[in-house]
Amino acid sequence: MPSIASLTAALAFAGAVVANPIELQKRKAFSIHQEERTTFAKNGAQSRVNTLRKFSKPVPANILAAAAAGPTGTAPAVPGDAYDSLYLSPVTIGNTTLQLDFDTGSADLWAFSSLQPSSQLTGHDYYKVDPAKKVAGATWKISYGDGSGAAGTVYADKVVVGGVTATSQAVEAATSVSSSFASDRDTDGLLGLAFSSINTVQPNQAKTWFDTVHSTLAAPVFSVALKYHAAGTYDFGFIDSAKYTGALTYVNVNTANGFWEFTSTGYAVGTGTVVKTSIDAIGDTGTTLLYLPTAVVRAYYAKVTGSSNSATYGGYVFPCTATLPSFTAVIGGVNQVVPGKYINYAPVTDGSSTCFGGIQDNTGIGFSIFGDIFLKSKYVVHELSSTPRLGFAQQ
Ligand SMILES: O=C(c1ccc(-c2ccco2)nc1O)N(Cc1ccccn1)C1CC1
Repeated sequence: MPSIASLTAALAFAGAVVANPIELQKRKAFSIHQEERTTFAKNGAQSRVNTLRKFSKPVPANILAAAAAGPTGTAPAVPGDAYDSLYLSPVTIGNTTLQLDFDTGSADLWAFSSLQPSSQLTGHDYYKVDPAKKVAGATWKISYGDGSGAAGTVYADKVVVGGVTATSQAVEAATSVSSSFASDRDTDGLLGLAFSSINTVQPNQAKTWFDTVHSTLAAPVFSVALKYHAAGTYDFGFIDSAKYTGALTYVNVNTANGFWEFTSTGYAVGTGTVVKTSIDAIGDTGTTLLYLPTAVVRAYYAKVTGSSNSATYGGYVFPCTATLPSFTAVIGGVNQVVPGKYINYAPVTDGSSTCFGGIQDNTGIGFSIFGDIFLKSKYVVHELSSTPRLGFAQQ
C-alpha cells in the first residue's frame, strides 16, 4: 500500500483532480475433470430443496420460495488501509482466491497473473493462467483517471463472488500493471461493476461478472454498503433491509457513458439552505473521494476554518483538528447527508497535523464522482431494470 506521502506527491504532480489517488489506486493417481455446462450462478436454496426431496422430507415454503427466486450472495468489503482509500473483496477465480477492488466506475475484471514478471507478484495472490482456457486473440488495456492502468490477455474461467458462480467468465489476466498497482501489495486486481459497454477487451468486448450472472439472480440488483473504517458488504441479487434505516429512494440512471450516472439537483453545506443546481455525477466505489464542481467545493471549504487549496498537496487541506460541516446532496428529491467526520480523508503524510479533504474539485474529469467518501454513509442499490436506477438509503 503506497504511503500517503507518495500519493500526495503524485497528487501534487497531477495538479488537478485525480480519481482515487490510493486505489492506484482503484488482485497422483488421476482425476476426472468435470466440466459444468451452465455459465451462470449456483442456487443454494435449490440445493437444499433437492436434498430434502432426496430424503422425502417436506420442503418449507420459504426455502421453496427462495429456490424459485434464484441465487443471491454477499461478499465483504474490507478497507485496504486505515483511511478507507479502497475496499477489498475475496473472489475465487479458478482455484485461487484473490482480493479484488470492486469498482462501480469500470467494467473490466482483471487480476495479477502468472503472465507477469515474478518480481511484480511478491505478496500477491494471482491468477495462474490455464492455456486451455485462453480466449484466442483477445487483449485488454485500461487506463484510470488517476493515471494508473494495466493490460494483458483474456481467459474464460470460473469466478465465484459471495457464493454466486459464473462458470465461464472473462478473466483479464495482467501481463503488465502500472507502478502504483505494482507497489500496492494488497490489491490483486479489480472487478468492474459498471456497464459492459465500457469493457476494454478487444476485438470482442467482454461482459462484467454481474452482467454474466444478473439474469439468474433472485433480482437483477446489487447493493453496496461500504463503511467508515470498518468492513461492509456487497449484496448480489437482493436488497437487505436490515442494512439501512428509513426508505430507499431512487433516481434514474443514464447509461450512455457506461457509468451509474445520475443528476443531483442541489446541495447544502452543514445546516445551510439547499442550493438548487444540477450536478451530473456518477457513483464509483473504485474512487476514494467525492469530486464536485468548483463552486460547490469552494462553498464547502468556505465553512472550514484554516482550509486552503494547496498546490503542494494537490487539493484542499485543513487542520486535522477542524470540525467539518456535513455535506448534503439532493438525489431523487431527497437530502442525502454525509457526516462532517467522513469528509476528513487522511493526514497528508503519516503523522501530519494537516489533513486532506474528502471533498475535492472535479475539474478535468467532466462530471462529478460520488466515491467512497459519499458512499460509506449510504446503502446503495444498483438496479439493472429496463430503466436502470440507483436507490439510496442512510446506513
Ligand atoms: O478512474 C476512472 C476510470 C474508470 C474506468 C475507465 C475506463 C476506461 C475504459 C474503460 O473504463 N476510465 C477511468 O478513468 N474513473 C474515475 C476518474 C477520475 C478522474 C478522472 C477520470 N476518471 C472513471 C469512473 C469515472
